[in-house]
Amino acid sequence: MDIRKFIRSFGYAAEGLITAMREQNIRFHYTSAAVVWLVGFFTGLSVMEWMILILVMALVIGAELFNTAIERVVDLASPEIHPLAKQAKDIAAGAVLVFAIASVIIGMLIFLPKWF
Ligand SMILES: Nc1ncnc2c1ncn2[C@@H]1O[C@H](COP(=O)(O)OP(=O)(O)OP(=O)(O)O)[C@@H](O)[C@H]1O
Repeated sequence: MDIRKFIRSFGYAAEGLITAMREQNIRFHYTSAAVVWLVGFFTGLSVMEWMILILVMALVIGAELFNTAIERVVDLASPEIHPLAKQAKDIAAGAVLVFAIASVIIGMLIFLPKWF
């Protein structure tokens, strides 16, 4: 196994995360995740609840990163307006929405009984 190549690919992945930070939606998800961490810290959560929250946040951010990657590829492949380009972008955005809605519901199920 080529360790240097392996470490280099981590660098490329980090570069991707930094590049994606230019997207307003990604910044929104990063900020939301930070807020949830803070609220979770002050609310007091069990290990299982933390595990669920971390998984949910990673899924939403991961989905948004895939969405951003798909947007880039579509822009590259179809800089002109095309119905398939629209479908690809809107479906990818829809996938993020599904994860985001699920994450809000899971967050409410975890936090609301502790607050009220
Ligand atoms: N090449 C294209 N052909 C057809 N529709 C497109 C194309 N690019 C974007 N759209 C559509 O235009 C609408 C608005 O897109 P939006 O403002 O989010 O821009 P974007 O290119 O998708 O994203 P971003 O601004 O983050 O690059 C969406 O429904 C999107 O699918």
